[in-house]
Amino acid sequence: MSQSVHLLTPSNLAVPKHNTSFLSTFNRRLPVTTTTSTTAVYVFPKLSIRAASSDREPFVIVTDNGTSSLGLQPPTSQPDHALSSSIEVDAVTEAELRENGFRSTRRTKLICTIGPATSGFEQLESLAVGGMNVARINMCHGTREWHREVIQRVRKLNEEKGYAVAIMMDTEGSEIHMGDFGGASSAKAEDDEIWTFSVRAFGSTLPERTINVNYDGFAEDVKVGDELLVDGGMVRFEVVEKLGPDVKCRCTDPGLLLPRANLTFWRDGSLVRERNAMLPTISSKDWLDIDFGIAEGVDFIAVSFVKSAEVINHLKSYIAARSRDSDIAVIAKIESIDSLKNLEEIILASDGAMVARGDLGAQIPLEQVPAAQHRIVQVCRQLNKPVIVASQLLESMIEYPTPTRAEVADVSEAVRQRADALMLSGESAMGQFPEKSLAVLRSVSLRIERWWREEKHHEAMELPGVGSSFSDSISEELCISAAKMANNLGVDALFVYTKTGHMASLLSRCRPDCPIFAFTNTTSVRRRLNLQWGLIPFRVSFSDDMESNLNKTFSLLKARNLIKSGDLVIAVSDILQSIQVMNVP
Ligand SMILES: Nc1ncnc2c1ncn2[C@@H]1O[C@H](COP(=O)(O)OP(=O)(O)O)[C@@H](O)[C@H]1O
Ligand SMILES: C=C(OP(=O)(O)O)C(=O)O
Ligand SMILES: [K+]
Ligand SMILES: [Mg+2]
Repeated sequence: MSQSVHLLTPSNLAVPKHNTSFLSTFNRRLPVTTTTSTTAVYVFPKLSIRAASSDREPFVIVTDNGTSSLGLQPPTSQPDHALSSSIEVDAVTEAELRENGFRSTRRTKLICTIGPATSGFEQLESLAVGGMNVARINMCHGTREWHREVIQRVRKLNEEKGYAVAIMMDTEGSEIHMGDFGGASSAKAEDDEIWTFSVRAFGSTLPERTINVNYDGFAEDVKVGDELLVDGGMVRFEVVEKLGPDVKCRCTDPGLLLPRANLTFWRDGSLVRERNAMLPTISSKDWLDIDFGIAEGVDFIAVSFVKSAEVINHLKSYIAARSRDSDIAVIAKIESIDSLKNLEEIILASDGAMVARGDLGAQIPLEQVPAAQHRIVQVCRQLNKPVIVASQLLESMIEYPTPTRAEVADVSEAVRQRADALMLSGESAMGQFPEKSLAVLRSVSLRIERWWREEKHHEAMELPGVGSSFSDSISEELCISAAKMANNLGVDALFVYTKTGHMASLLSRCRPDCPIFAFTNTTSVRRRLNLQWGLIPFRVSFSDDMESNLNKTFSLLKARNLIKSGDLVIAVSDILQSIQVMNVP
């Protein structure tokens, strides 16, 4: 019934199949719920499902996917290691898996920025139902208290309603930006008006037509005649006079000024980067926000305006020293000229990257942004790091209930490039149609993914070795082969059993035609895998006996109608470095 390839290397030869201390400890400590010759499924209060089979070893499976009517939490009286036979399921993906068959599940992951339009519990729940995989909080706006409440609501949603939404904290960074407007939510700058940009502290009441600038060196760095761009050109000014801390500017392109909008200044057609280029990537306020993120246990920290790999390495060692599990992934935002210059080393150092097109488009000519996006997406895939395409994907939906055709084409292009994730910013943070925006991302992703899959438009990408050891190379070759076999044989799903998530990401990197069921044994790894293309993450405590793992996974998934007898599956594992091909019994 099952055909398999096992690669026997010194490392796996050293682990006897049925006699590891891991397995025996596991056997001794984990109680198995009542067993008969068939899989038994019990529904517990608090929406919990437990399943047990007749096989010898106990088995734990906890998934990220499912319906809210079924199984979430293990009974609270059970110690953590006794999760042995429970199955946790996230409402949305299970519904998607059942409705469309799991071959058609969405491969592209979706991120929503949470702002005033979406911070309530019910609004967050609507986004979770709509397919939000990651909630992003932007520390540029709002107070820590405000963000803490959002984090707590997301956590409550996950715990009580069975979602598995991960949290990404985005740092403010220390580029130049405007301050708030002392209460007003925006201000209109008209043609030819003279506005004052000042580094003075005004308190809460700003004089009329005055803008606070956060960077002390601003008045010294600009010159009369410089062009001042708000948000990459949404509003434009020309510097006409300097008066100590005040810079008088004439509005040349009128428009709406939004609080904390980014400012760049240009001289003779080039971006001016004077002393502000020396500003730290992570400001003292950012460090406090990072401490906050670590304390709140966020899953990802996205670092704004990264210039080099050094700052990423620095942050990663800080996190490792500060947080017990050191399981916060660091995402490098590529949004400056320096980050493009040092792209490969930055991505190598990071756990993922974001194509932050908003600021990137204010630093390089707009027509260069698509090529930069293409390159960043490619480099990330080559180096096996998840990549997010962000900003203005559905900008018009901040105000209108339907996207422009051009926006749909832009989303399609990111999906076609097979980016891991797409991100909403203003559309979900302060727009009028957050749920509709998410629905557009979801339906466009599904449609384009299916179209390219069915028409076999995807070209294979040459994937270089990324690991440093021989064992890493074996894992990479196994995943490349398994994905190729999966495509050639037209299998229904790839299964991967992985402790660190690495093997799952290696499979995701191959962008196979079928979905990837990723079984891992820690919650934090499971949440992280939420960001990666094509992965359906499950939490599971598995043994190193693949035969037994598979049998029990099949039983549990069949009991939930997630797979059925006859489905063709290829299973890969980083325990035995093996590939197995089999039909679900
Ligand atoms: N926590 C928040 N509180 C208030 N407004 C927010 C918050 N987060 C986002 N916003 C609003 O949503 C807009 C878009 O969000 P985002 O793209 O993350 O920020 P930015 O525009 O500063 O790059 C922001 O300009 C701001 O008006
Ligand atoms: C995502 C971005 O960063 P932020 O929204 O924090 O400016 C961007 O600039 O595109
Ligand atoms: K930010
Ligand atoms: Mg930015």
